[in-house]
Amino acid sequence: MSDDDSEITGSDEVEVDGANGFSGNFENADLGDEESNQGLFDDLLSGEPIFENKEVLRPSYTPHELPHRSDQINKMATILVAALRGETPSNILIYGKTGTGKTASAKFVSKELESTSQKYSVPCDVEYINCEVTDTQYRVLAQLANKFIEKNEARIDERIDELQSLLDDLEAYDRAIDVDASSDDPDDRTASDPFDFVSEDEVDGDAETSTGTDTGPQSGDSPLEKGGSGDRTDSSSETEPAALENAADGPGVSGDGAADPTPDHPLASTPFDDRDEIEARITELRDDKDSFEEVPMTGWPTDRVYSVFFDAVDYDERVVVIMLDEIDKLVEKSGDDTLYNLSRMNSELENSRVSIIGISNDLKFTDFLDPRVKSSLGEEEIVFPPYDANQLRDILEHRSEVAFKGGALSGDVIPLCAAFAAQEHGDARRALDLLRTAGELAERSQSETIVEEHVRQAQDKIELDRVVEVVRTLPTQSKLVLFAIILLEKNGVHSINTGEVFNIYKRLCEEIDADVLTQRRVTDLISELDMLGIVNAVVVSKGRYGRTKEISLSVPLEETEAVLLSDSRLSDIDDVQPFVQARFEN
Ligand SMILES: Nc1ncnc2c1ncn2[C@@H]1O[C@H](COP(=O)(O)OP(=O)(O)OP(=O)(O)O)[C@@H](O)[C@H]1O
Repeated sequence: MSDDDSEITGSDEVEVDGANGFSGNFENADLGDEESNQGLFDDLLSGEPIFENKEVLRPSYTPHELPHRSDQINKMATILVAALRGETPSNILIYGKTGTGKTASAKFVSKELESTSQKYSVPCDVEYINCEVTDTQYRVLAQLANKFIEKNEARIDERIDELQSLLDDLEAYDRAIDVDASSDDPDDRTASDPFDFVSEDEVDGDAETSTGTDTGPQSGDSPLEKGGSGDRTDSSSETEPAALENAADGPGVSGDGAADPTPDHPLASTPFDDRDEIEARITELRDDKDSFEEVPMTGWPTDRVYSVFFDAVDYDERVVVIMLDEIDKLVEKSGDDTLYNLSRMNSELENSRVSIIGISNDLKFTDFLDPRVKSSLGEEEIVFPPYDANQLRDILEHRSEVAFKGGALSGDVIPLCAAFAAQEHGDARRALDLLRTAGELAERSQSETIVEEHVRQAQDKIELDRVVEVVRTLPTQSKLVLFAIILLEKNGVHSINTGEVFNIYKRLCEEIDADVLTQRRVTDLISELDMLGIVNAVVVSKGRYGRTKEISLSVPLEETEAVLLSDSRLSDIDDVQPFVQARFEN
């Protein structure tokens, strides 16, 4: 126990029995509720938590700082600044292996871009799409169309609000004139008169100055605001409002009664001449809003979706940046039509301009693109290299300052996490996962600090989770092949060959009524399992009997079997023992 702790527990004012204030508080809290609470969570709660803020270690957290990515971030900013000048930025392709900070950096830059565009009132919108989820042309266009319709509707609402308040200003202004015109007799003024504060002399004086000594009113001030301020009693004020200057004969209205807005008139710096024009514009905006039609997630012809998207983007003058994350998945699933359509849009848009940022793990995906799309999309390329162990250490140190309580990390934890993740192609996501999982394991074992052993356990756990996930998502045929290999291993068969796997596989298929693939196809599936790291298949020479594959399991048997049996189709296979006999029945 530290000196600090003994000070707390030793205090007369804190009546706690536990080793520290916390456990004491929990015990006290129990007393009042003993019957209904059996203390299931109390032990867990009483451990000193290791984390200060675990959320900052999760992938969903967007860091404010991205160490070792300033070159890439600056390059992106240099290209995208064109959008803030109202020009079309070049399209950008971002490459790099998984976990190298591509998405985090691109999102960081786009956030900055949008906030700067607001600061300088330059219309610029950034839209992010994850093509792993949204992986067809229809869905990409529909999602973009609906997002822009939403943005257009919000802007229309904003404009209608502005126009409504302009109408209000106009009404107030007109009312002020009426009141003023009818108050030639100063005794007629009422307490609510907006010009109540103006003395008789002032009005007279203003009437005199209205003949041409305009002292330069401040634009944007409405007559009512001035009336309400109550502090403008100095008749010699240099900034006397035009409304007052003209008060004697009716501001904004010349001698012959025609509209003659002074700079202070609410419509002075607007494109509108009168109330009718504003109302017509409001009606027009409402009609536009009613005409927008949200795109359903299926069912329309793609060209209709494209045209709704096109119109939605072109509704306003603006630069639009479309960020397509995992763009290779889109091309893999549905070809390059989407990219072709997006990259030729600029030649047809009248009001807006579109620029594309594509993000990919796969350096080769552009080989599958139409040459025109390839050259348009790859106008600028930015590469995100893998992090080395030192860089990962920096990244982890930055995050751990916020994530953990002081003293929760022993000195070798961050270097070890960084070293493990650096072995795996310099993946910052993996490094952060390791650190978080190590923290969780330490917390679960009620340890006060995270030590090297927790990192090693975390590494095993993450690896097992990965295997479980890969096996769970295998197609049924691959699961059957894998199950056959597991059954053979379980029954002590070593040096399993393809023929043995095929025989068991065939029986399993019959048992669950699945199609039986050819042996050649099953050999391909074994190679795929090998590439996924689930089995190890080595080709061995059998002398004059030719060559054969020797297959063994590379993942923990029991866990993998459990995952396979959690598939409802495979769980129908109840008695696995007889299948192994099939090995001997060729
Ligand atoms: N330089 C960095 N500083 C801090 N955190 C980082 C840095 N680079 C990456 N990260 C973090 O690592 C995780 C993975 O980053 P990100 O999603 O940007 O990778 P990615 O390159 O887009 O990977 P993928 O291709 O798999 O989507 C995120 O939690 C991110 O916050």
